[in-house]
Amino acid sequence: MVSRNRSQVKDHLGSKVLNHPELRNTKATEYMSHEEKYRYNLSRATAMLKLIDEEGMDVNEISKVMSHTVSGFTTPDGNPLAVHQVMFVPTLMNQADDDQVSRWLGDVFNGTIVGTYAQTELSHGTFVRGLRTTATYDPASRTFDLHTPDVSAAKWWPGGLGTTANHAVVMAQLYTDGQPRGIHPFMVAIRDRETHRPLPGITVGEIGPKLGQNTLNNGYLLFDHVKVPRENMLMRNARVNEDGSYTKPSHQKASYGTMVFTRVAIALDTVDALQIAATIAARYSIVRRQGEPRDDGQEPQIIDYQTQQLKVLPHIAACYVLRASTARLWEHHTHVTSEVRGGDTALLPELHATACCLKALVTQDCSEAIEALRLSCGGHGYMTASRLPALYAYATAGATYEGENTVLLLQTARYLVKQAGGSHAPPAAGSAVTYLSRPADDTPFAVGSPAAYVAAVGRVARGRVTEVAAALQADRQTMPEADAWNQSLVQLVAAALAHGRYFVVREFAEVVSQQSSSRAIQQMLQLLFSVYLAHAVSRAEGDFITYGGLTPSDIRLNRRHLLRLLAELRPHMIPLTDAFDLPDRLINSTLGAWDGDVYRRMFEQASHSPLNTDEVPASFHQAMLRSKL
Ligand SMILES: CC(C)(COP(=O)(O)OP(=O)(O)OC[C@H]1O[C@@H](n2cnc3c(N)ncnc32)[C@H](O)[C@@H]1OP(=O)(O)O)[C@@H](O)C(=O)NCCC(=O)NCCSC(=O)/C=C/CC(=O)O
Ligand SMILES: Cc1cc2nc3c(=O)[nH]c(=O)nc-3n(C[C@H](O)[C@H](O)[C@H](O)COP(=O)(O)OP(=O)(O)OC[C@H]3O[C@@H](n4cnc5c(N)ncnc54)[C@H](O)[C@@H]3O)c2cc1C
Repeated sequence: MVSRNRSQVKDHLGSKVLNHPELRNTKATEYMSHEEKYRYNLSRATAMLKLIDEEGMDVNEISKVMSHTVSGFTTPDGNPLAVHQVMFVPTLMNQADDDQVSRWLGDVFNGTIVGTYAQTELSHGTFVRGLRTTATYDPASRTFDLHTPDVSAAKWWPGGLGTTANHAVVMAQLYTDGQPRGIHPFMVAIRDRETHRPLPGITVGEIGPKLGQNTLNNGYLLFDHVKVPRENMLMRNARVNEDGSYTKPSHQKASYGTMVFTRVAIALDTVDALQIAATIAARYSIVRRQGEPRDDGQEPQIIDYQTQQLKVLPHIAACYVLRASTARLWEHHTHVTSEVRGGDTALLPELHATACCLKALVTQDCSEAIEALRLSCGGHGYMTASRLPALYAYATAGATYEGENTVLLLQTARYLVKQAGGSHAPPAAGSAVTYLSRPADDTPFAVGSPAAYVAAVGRVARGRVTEVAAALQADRQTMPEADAWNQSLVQLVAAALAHGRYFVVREFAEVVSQQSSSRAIQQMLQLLFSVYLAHAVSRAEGDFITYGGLTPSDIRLNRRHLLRLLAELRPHMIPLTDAFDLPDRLINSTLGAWDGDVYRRMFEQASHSPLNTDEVPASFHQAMLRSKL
C-alpha cells in the first residue's frame, strides 16, 4: 500500500470495512451477554487484522487504524486486539533488536503470536519505578526468573490479556549480579500456541466489567518463578550478556518509548470521538423542536436557543483546532522517533513533555465536551442507541490510561519549570518553550483579533509557569524537595494545561495563516478559531485577568463577543459537521443520522429489546406474581 496520511488511511479503511463481507453487517450488542459480546467483537477484530494484512500495511500504518471512527464500527464494545496493535507490535518494533524483530515478527503478522503490553500492577500504575514484578538473571541457565512476589504485584489491566493474548511484553524490575537495574521489557509466552492453555507458572484471567469498552478484554497475570530465555529481554536499548554483565540504555527512559507513542495516538484518536459526538448533537439540535411556537407556527429548533448554541458550537470549533494540533504532534513524534533510533535523544525530553500535556488536555477537553454534547440531547442523549454514552466511556478512559492526566501534566510541568529556571538544556530551534525565555508578548487585547487572543493565551501560560517556578524555588529553600513540589501541585497542573492551550492555539494560528487554497475556507477557519479562543477565555476568565492582561471590561466584552460569534457560526453548523465526512453507519446513532429521521429510528431500536418479544414477559409472572407482593 502506498504511504498515506492518517486521514487518508482512515477514509480508505472506513470504506473498506463498510463493504467488507465479514464486517459490513453489524448486530446490536446491547442485549448480548459478556461472553457473546466478546466473541462478536473478537471475530470482527480478527477480520480487521486480516484486512490490514490484505492491504499490506506496515506497522506504522497499523497504529493509524486505531482511529476511533473505524474501530468504533468494527469493535463497538472495545477491540480485544487494540493493545496488540497499538502497543505490543510497536514495542517489538522499537525496543527489540534486529535479531529479535526477525525472530518474532513473522509469527506476529501471521497471527500465531497475539500479544499485550503488561506493565500496570494492582498496586502500581502511575509510579512505574515502583513495579514489583522481578526478572532475575541466572547466568548458569541463561534465563530470567520472572516472579510476582504477592497479589498486589499481579499485572492488572493489560488489554487483550484476559482471554485473547498468548504473549505479553512484561515490564519488570531487572536484577543482574544481585543489582537492581530498573524497569525493562521482556517478551513472555503466557499461553500455549496450540491449546491456548496458560503455561506452567502462569495465572491469567479477565478482570471483569468496566464503565465501558467491556470487550477490551483487560486481564490479570501472575508469575510463579517462570523461566524466560535471555534472548527474550528486548535488547535494542539495554542489554544483558550471557555472563550477566549489563549495558545501560542510551537514554534512561528508553524503555518508556511505547508510552510516548501511545499518548500521541490517544490524543489524535480522542478527537475522532469528539467529531462523532459533535455530529450527532448538531444534527439532533436541528431536528429537535421544542417550545412555544414562533411566528411561523412552528416550535423552535433547539439550536436556536442561545444556551444550546453554547453547549454545541464551541465543541465543533474544538474538533478543528484539536485535530490540527494533534496532527502536528504526530508529525513531530515521527521525526523525533527516527532521531532517537539514530542515537540522538536531544529532542526526547520536549517530545515527552508535549505528548504528556496534549494527551491530558485533549482527553480532558474531549470527555467534558462529549458529556456536554450528550446533555445537549436531553433525555434521548441518555439512550445507549444515541451512542453518546459509549463515546464518553471511550474518551474518559483516555484520561486515565497511558498515564493518569494529573500525573502527565506534572511531567510537563517538571519540564517547564526547569526551562523557566534555566536548569535544563536550552530548547532547540522551533521548540514550543522558547516563549519562556523571551519577554512576554505585549500585543494589547482586542476582541475580534485572534492574534491578540493568542498573545493573551501566551501570557497566561508564561505567567502560570514563571509564577509556580518561583514559588517552587522559594519553597525549596525551606523544605525538602518532595514537600516543596507537593505545595505547588495544583498550580503546576494549571501551568502545564495553560502551556498545552498555548501550544494548541499557536498550531492552529499557523494552520489558518498557511491556508491559501480558498478565501472562503480561510474565513471559516478564522471564525472557528475565534469561537475557540473566545470560549477558552470564557472558561478561564480569572486566569486571563490575573496573567493575560485582560480587564474586567475585556471579560464582559468577550462574553458578548462569544455569543455573537456563536450566532454567526450557527448557519454553518451542519456543513461543518458534514465536512467530517462520517457515513451514517460509522456514526451509528439514532440521533445523528444524516436524514434526521430520529423518532422512527428510536422506535426501531426499541423493537430489539428482548422484553418486547412477548406481550407479557415470563419474568413478570416468575418474579412478581409468584411473590404475591
Ligand atoms: C510518571 C512517570 C513518567 C514517572 O516515571 P519515573 O520513572 O518515576 O520518573 P522519574 O521521576 O524517575 O524521572 C523523570 C524523568 O524521566 C523523564 N521521563 C519520564 N518519562 C519519559 C518518557 N516516556 N520519555 C522520555 N523521558 C521521560 C522525565 O522527563 C524526567 O526527566 P528529568 O530530566 O526531568 O529528570 C512514569 O512513571 C509514567 O509514565 N507513569 C504513567 C504510567 C503509564 O503511562 N502507564 C501506561 C500503561 S499502558 C496503558 O495504559 C495502555 C492502555 C491501553 C490503550 O492505550 O489502548
Ligand atoms: C481501560 C483501561 C485500559 C488499560 N490498559 C492497560 C494496558 O493495556 N496495559 C497496562 O499496563 N495498563 C493498562 N491500564 C492501566 C493504566 O495505565 C493505569 O490505570 C493508569 O496509568 C493510572 O494508574 P493508576 O491506576 O495507578 O492510578 P493512580 O496513580 O493510583 O491514580 C489515582 C489518583 O492518584 C493520583 N496520583 C498518583 N500519583 C500521583 C502523583 N505522583 N502526584 C499527584 N497525584 C498522583 C492521580 O492523579 C489520581 O487522581 C489500563 C487502564 C484502563 C482504565
